[in-house]
Amino acid sequence: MADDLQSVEAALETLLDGVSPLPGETVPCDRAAGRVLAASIAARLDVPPFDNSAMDGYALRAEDAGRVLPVSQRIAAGQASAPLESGSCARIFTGGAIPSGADCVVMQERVEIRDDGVWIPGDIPSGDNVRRRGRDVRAGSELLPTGTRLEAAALGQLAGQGVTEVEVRRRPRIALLSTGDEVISPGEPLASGQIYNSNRPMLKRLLERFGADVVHVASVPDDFATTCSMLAEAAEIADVVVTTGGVSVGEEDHVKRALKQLGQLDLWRLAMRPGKPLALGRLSGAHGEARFIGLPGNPVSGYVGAWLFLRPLIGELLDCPALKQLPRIHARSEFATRTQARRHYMRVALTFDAEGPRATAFADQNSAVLSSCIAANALAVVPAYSELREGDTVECLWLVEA
Ligand SMILES: Nc1nc2c(c(=O)[nH]1)N[C@H]1C(S)=C(S)[C@@H](COP(=O)(O)OP(=O)(O)OC[C@H]3O[C@@H](n4cnc5c(N)ncnc54)[C@H](O)[C@@H]3O)O[C@H]1N2
Ligand code: MOO
Repeated sequence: MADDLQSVEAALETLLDGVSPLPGETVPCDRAAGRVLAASIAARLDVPPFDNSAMDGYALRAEDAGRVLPVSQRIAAGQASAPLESGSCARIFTGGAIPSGADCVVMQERVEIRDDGVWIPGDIPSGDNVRRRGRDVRAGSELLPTGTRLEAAALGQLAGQGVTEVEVRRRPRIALLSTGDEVISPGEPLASGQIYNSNRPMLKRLLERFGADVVHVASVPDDFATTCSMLAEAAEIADVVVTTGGVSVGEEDHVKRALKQLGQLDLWRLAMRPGKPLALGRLSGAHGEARFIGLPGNPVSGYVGAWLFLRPLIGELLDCPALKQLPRIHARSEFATRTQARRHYMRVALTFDAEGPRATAFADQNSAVLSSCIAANALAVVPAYSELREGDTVECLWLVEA
């Protein structure tokens, strides 16, 4: 690799090597949104639990169709039904229990009410408009596999089983440290040479979207001894320690030296743009080892680094397949570019029309220009030492949380 830069693949392998899923914990279902199942869940009920009507209408035996049938009972949703008297039909409503003996439902728009009953058309097949017991879920089958992120439909399925609590992975605990004497917090007055900390809220939000918990944030001054003590403190409480800034080559970049003193630096400097000085390592903490990711200070480098490295790391800790890899999409490039030694992860807006996906790049791809991330919903991956022309196909990583 040119200039001793490491590949993104090697960095991912190093980062994920030896990472095991966090333990499970039991939480109430109404607080489980976004959490990841730590064990698969077997269905304990058939859903629906009984044969029921898909329509408002009349339940009957299909063989009785094509004549006038007296109405022998009325079944609203939520009521128990009696066996259907022979040669009769039952008034029934959507969700009502099909009476035993009946095998089909005719919708009310198709019948005629007569003095002596209801005229039913002759072409009603057996099974019509009946939602069979267990059609959605069979008791004993796997309802949700381990590693499922509990989003809307999965939460609905759990409730459909009458389940009130689930075992989910503990959320990864993240410490987020911002280095740099020039970086101050919103609310403080901005002196000459200072900038506001945009990385912190940006990364906090991304980490939360990936399913982690940011348990500690701190600002680290450009001083070696303080960097060491603050990293040590973070490693005591976090599974993953993330820093921003201070990983390049300047005299004020203390993070790598502190990491070497407190743990180990596994890998540094990647053949990617943005994010070249990214550093990976480990720190020893109270509960064993904390993983360390040193993101470069430039906001776009942090943003891209979070999608490429923090998301899969959190995916491993949560053992959630959907988080481990970003979906890949081939798109028509609406731009032209050329790369040198570093693979370029360009911020693009993916749009979809009849011709297929198109990738439009933000004009300024500098790693300090966070505006490029606002409208970007994907990263176009332009290989090192390559030329991309408008109209070429480019591989894009879709920026979805899971
Ligand atoms: N001589 C060299 N200089 C630099 C190299 C190099 O290879 N040789 N690499 C450049 C690249 S590429 C990057 S990326 C940056 C990354 O440097 P650091 O990780 O050490 O980051 P800092 O120098 O601390 O900060 C870079 C930049 O980002 C601003 N920053 C920092 N933290 C925040 C924050 N929380 N919110 C908003 N902005 C932040 C900081 O003020 C700097 O402007 O190094 C290049 N230099
Ligand atoms: O890696 Mo730096 O992020 O190119 O600016």
